[in-house]
Amino acid sequence: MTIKLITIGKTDDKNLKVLIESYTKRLSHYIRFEFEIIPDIKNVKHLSETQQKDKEGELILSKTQKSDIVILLDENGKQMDSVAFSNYLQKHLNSGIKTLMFVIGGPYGFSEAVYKRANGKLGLSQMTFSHQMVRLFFIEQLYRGFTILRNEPYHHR
Ligand SMILES: C[S@@+](CC[C@H](N)C(=O)[O-])C[C@H]1O[C@@H](n2cnc3c(N)ncnc32)[C@H](O)[C@@H]1O
Repeated sequence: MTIKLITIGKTDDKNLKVLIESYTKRLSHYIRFEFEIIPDIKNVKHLSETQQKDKEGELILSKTQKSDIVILLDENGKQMDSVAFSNYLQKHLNSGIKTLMFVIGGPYGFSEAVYKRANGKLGLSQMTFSHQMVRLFFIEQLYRGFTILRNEPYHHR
């Protein structure tokens, strides 16, 4: 199985970038992991929030294949602790699917079309994080999840 993480917009913050790269590297020892950044939409000043979400949504949907399981990172999504998340990953590994895709929305979240396509929603907290920070938090949780599955001493229960 491949895990893909799709996000919108580059991170300019060097410290954040370094941490994301570090966890991406660690994670890739456990699973094929692809992290894709969709470039920011140009001339957003002329767009309403809904128009921006729709345009971002089209780009997100263009990255999906019919067979992908698409899970949106969303503050209203289902929340679970890290052990439950590791079991969730194992369930998908066992299911024989080719690609498990997670998506982080843009600054205003997701378009209706993206919600419609999604197979599920996952919440990290009821608090709202910036779309930049969520990348790091989520990649760390993926890494943590695999160390739990391997019984490695990263996660302390
Ligand atoms: C700034 S937030 C957008 C907030 C917007 N109010 C919304 O309706 O989604 C940008 C993206 O970060 C992600 N995000 C932010 N907080 C999150 C949380 N607590 N759990 C999961 N994802 C989160 C989501 O993918 C969201 O689309």
